[in-house]
Amino acid sequence: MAEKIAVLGAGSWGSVLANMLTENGHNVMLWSRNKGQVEQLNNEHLNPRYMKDFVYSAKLKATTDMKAAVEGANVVLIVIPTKGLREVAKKLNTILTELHQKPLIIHATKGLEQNTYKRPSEMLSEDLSPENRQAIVVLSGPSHAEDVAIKDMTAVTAACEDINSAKQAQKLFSNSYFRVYTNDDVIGAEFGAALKNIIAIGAGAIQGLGYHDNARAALITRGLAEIRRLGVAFGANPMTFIGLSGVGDLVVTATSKNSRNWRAGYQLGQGKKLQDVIANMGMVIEGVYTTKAAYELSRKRQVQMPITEALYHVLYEGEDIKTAISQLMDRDLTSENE
Ligand SMILES: NC(=O)C1=CN([C@@H]2O[C@H](COP(=O)(O)OP(=O)(O)OC[C@H]3O[C@@H](n4cnc5c(N)ncnc54)[C@H](O)[C@@H]3O)[C@@H](O)[C@H]2O)C=CC1
Ligand SMILES: O=C(CO)COP(=O)(O)O
Repeated sequence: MAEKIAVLGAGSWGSVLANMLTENGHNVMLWSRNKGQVEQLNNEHLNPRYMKDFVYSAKLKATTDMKAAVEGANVVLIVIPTKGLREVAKKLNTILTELHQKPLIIHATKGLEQNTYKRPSEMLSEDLSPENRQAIVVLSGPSHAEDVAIKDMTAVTAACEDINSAKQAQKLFSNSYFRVYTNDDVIGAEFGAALKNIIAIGAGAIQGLGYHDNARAALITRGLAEIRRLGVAFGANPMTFIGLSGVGDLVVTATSKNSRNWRAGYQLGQGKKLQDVIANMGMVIEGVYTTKAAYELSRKRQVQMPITEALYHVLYEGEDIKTAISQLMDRDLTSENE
């Protein structure tokens, strides 16, 4: 059944998901705060800053007016970086109150909030009143926008404690090249999504330094161990970390040149300065901020996250990457399952 869907956020992921939902037969309105971007999407069906050379469906409509995008929508998909999520959620809440609407909320944000360490669904449940929304579903998994745009085979997870809402999201997005599974473990899905970006920066950095396959495999595997450790400490199901939103997303992000986090790490490994890397990316590098949040959270909760800690020292205290790697390798020898 065709649904009316508002998509908030027209960066690489939001715009490609909006396009896919349009091609799935839904009536989609894409919201962006940027007037020039909206005009170019509506008139030329292009969004070159985020998706160079990709031509969007002529049926996809964009607007800078959030109220117009949301009016009549029974589903709102939020694809805003963690940093801007509360601002957008608060605005959405006011609009939903005015419109007396109660849509299903789906989000695809991957990060943890600075200082509070909250997951995106926790932020949304605080800023969107219960009378203005149905359940909150997390859409997560190995899914670079660039691959979805060219209709490459992709599988992701729709996670929600209310399994019927997860199934509703599953139906909206699934098609011949985009397969959606359901999961009821929101905590695991969101920790997997946020923390894999840290390991992806590390994987890029070791490749930028000239290390090879063994090093990358070691980093990914031990990275997964510490992602799982933190997630489980907060109540996640350990099985989620061997699923799409865990190892699946970790593998794609830590091995792909399409990943903004991997690319940032690679440039750091080649000796570029963090501020220059951020300034030149032009898109969000969530892992830079998640590294700080996860490092602080792991210390508070007394969970060992040696790779995250090493990257924190590199990104926030100016430690040399090679020194950080030596320190990681020189730690006391231990059991794999500790
Ligand atoms: N790019 C990808 O392939 C994927 C990205 N994600 C996640 O989706 C989220 C968004 O990522 P991208 O689309 O890649 O980011 P992006 O950097 O390409 O675009 C972000 C968009 O959000 C808008 N925005 C940021 N702050 C805002 C605010 N306060 N108010 C209004 N608009 C605001 C920007 O103007 C921009 O249009 C991130 O959490 C990312 O980790 C998840 C899966 C895949
Ligand atoms: O989450 C992603 C793919 O699943 C996108 O990762 P990047 O933000 O590193 O590009």
